[in-house]
Amino acid sequence: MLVTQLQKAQALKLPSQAAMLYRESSVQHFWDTNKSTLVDAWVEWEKKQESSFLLNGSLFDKRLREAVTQAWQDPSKELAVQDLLTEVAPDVYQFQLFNPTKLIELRTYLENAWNVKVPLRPPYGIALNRGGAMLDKRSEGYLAAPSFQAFYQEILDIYMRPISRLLFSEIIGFDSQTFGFSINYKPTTDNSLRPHTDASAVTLNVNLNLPGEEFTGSNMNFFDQSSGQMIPLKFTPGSAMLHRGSVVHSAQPIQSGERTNFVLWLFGDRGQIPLSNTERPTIPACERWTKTQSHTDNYAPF
Ligand SMILES: O=C(O)CCC(=O)C(=O)O
Ligand SMILES: [Fe+2]
Repeated sequence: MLVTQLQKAQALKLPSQAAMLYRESSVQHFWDTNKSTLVDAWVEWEKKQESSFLLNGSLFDKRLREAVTQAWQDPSKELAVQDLLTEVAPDVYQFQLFNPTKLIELRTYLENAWNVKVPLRPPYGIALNRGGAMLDKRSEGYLAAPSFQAFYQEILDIYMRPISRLLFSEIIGFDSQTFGFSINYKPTTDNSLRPHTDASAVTLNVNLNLPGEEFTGSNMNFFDQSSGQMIPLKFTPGSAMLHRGSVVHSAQPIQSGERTNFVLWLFGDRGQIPLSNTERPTIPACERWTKTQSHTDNYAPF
């Protein structure tokens, strides 16, 4: 009987959580050996999906989408984008990235992807082996479904990079490469994250909770160097926090409910990030709203 790549992928036995957490060599071997089967399986899976779960531009907040579209056409209009971003802690900005009422489409898509039982690699390496999946094609066991990949790339290339350049111009030259993963906190599993910095030039953290999908606890804390205090911030559905990777941050324990987020990084070739004391240069708007020329390398931080 002919076995499809999807069936083959579904029959694979994922290495144990412990083996993944301790990065046993068998784990690397698992992802290396099955790489093309997994990519083929995701293509096959997506072909079978209902077209109603198409991921497209309508997922983005309407005001942001319009302002960003305008800025791509005419960079001198980028102030309309800036007006939608609020500095909530030093070098930390909050804004509405996704339309909360449309998030159900993305979540349903992701739910279907989890349920199909094609192995996905969880994001080990920061602290815990948290629920979630690698999203970037440079990562083993990533969510390789083509329409998801196009959507993921749109978030990074159309929204995240120019907005990051608008707020933190010193990252230009350190923003050619991408990285991403999803995370999920529950009181009973992974529920918090100790203070750390990210190995990124800039990090976009976006909440995917649906309206009414409440949680308590799980504030993000960002360190304010001038006061020496942590500033607590709460995610609402579809809201994003964009911060320099160098800002110390943590996630407080979740008390009830669940929190699901995408965490996306930009950094330079081979993982380079700006020196911590780099000045923020003034640059013309047209240098932000431009496609990067650089090729993608395969460097993945974890
Ligand atoms: O959303 C969060 O809890 C923050 C996650 C985070 O900082 C990280 O994964 O590096
Ligand atoms: Fe982080």
